Amino acid sequence: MDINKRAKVLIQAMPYIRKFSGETIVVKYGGNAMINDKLKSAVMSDIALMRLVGVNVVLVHGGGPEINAMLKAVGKESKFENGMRVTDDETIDIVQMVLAGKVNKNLVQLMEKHGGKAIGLCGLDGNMLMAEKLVTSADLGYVGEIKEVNPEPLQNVINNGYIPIVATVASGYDGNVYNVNADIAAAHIAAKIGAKKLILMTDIRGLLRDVNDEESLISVVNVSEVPMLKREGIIKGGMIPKIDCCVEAVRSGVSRAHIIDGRIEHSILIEMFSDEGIGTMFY
Ligand SMILES: Nc1ncnc2c1ncn2[C@@H]1O[C@H](COP(=O)(O)OP(=O)(O)O)[C@@H](O)[C@H]1O
Ligand SMILES: CC(=O)N[C@@H](CCC(=O)OP(=O)(O)O)C(=O)O
Repeated sequence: MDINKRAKVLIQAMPYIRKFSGETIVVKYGGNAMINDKLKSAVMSDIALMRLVGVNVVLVHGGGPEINAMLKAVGKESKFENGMRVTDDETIDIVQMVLAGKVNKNLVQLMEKHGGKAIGLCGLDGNMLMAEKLVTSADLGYVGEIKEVNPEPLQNVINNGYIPIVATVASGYDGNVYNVNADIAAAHIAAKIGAKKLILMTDIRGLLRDVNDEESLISVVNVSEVPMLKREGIIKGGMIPKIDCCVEAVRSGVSRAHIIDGRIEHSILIEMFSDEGIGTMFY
């Protein structure tokens, strides 16, 4: 890139830095977007940069594929109902070990490597995520429905200059540990802490009019259009909970929710600090 273009990129970022500095942004990093170490490093480095320019980031992570791999290693099959993992008592132990142990601590270490100061937490720490058993037509075992978010641990960590990295196992009022979908947890956290934006990073460009055509991206959605998009059959499968999370976050006061492509290096920076935007934005 020539020197003028480089300067333009920085100048273009200025109004966005001014707008978001001092604000809180919740980023959900999905397991399918953690496809390789180079990408993971790029995401951690982007978040470290955001913190440096004064944006308070809460990073909520998934890890579905890592849980599947560990279940397979111990000879257990992964089962899902409507996108939720059927979580029996052996599985909840593995979910806790993989999310709050392996994935969370690896991301913390990687963030530190990129100069960001990070503290790893899960929903059990300081009773941050309180849940009840999710009741659906199928019995999903230890899958929780979040009833309460206690933002104090996050605020303490942020106020002390750290980036909180959150694994989404929750504490049950009944004393059990519950498994919570990471998109849903991120939306609840964003609403509770008054985040300016919720960014869901996944492994597709965004909401597509035709799921098999990456060129059919819908860039902007007013949340009132969502019921119609569902009736038309455009929103389906794994997209349904993601879109519901975006709608819920926006309706709870988060100004913008975005679904962006975690396969593109530095997609968060493009979304946050350029005129271009990327993925699908809900308002
Ligand atoms: N209209 C649509 N546009 C984009 N993706 C869609 C659409 N309908 C269904 N999907 C599916 O939703 C998936 C994303 O959800 P999911 O796999 O649960 O993501 P993650 O693991 O990142 O949480 C896409 O990979 C795609 O297969
Ligand atoms: C209840 C439920 O399904 N929980 C998820 C939690 C992890 C997650 O959401 O990870 P991704 O974002 O990578 O899909 C699971 O067990 O896979």
